Amino acid sequence: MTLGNTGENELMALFGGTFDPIHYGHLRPVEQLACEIQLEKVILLPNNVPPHRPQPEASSAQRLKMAQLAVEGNPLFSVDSRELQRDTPSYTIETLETLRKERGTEQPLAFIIGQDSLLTLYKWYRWESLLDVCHLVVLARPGYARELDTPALQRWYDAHITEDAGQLRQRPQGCIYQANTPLLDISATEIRQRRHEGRDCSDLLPFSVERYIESQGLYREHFTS
Ligand SMILES: Nc1ncnc2c1ncn2[C@@H]1O[C@H](COP(=O)(O)OP(=O)(O)OP(=O)(O)O)[C@@H](O)[C@H]1O
Ligand SMILES: O=C(O)c1ccc[n+]([C@@H]2O[C@H](COP(=O)([O-])O)[C@@H](O)[C@H]2O)c1
Repeated sequence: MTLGNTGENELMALFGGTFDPIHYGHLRPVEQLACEIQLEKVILLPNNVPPHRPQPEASSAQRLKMAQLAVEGNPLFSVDSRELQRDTPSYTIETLETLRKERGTEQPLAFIIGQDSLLTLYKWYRWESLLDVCHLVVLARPGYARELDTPALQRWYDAHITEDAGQLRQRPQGCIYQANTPLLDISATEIRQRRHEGRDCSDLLPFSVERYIESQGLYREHFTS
């Protein structure tokens, strides 16, 4: 599917992830963020070949489907499958540069990440160019410090951080905003692990996603003898 329509100076927010699987730790903080900074649309961007991590258990098509099921009937979200069309690592800067070209120089763009992603951002491909094409909005995540322990990242962060959410609309790119969203201690790792142990995880993700996982036999129980 393709991007929804956003008005010319409307803030376009994208939330990239491996989503193996998508869960409430993704959805709930972003819903709260939408209230906090008045977002009308958030575009989920499942990656194809996630950089810097073990490859997912579910296929790209299955992760896309789970993202679609998770937000079905929820007008806040749409899903963009553009990264699934490339077999090379899904580098965010490349995706955002393409979007910037499509949307022109004036459209405010924001890429949403969790605090854990911020802490390792200095490892991303051409990370220092990210703010040339978008804002970064950071969701708090339990277990991940607010302090950045890499001097280059800290300097870059200090030069771009704003507490004024209005900046995300007044400028097309270039700001970092730390959201005041609730902490949800949920990870896809925990869901996969619970499933491997034959444990219930219905409290961690939408029923439609859980049902799909069952129907596809994903994250199967690991039997030990
Ligand atoms: N509970 C959470 N709270 C805030 N941000 C989150 C949470 N879970 C994931 N994110 C953020 O969502 C984005 C996509 O995350 P991802 O799909 O890798 O999920 P994950 O739960 O971190 O997966 P895994 O456990 O497999 O590493 C990342 O930027 C990550 O920081
Ligand atoms: O561009 C990079 O080098 C890069 C490195 C790590 C992660 N990302 C992107 O960040 C988002 C969250 O990644 P992950 O691994 O936590 O699911 C997702 O859209 C990834 O494609 C991007």
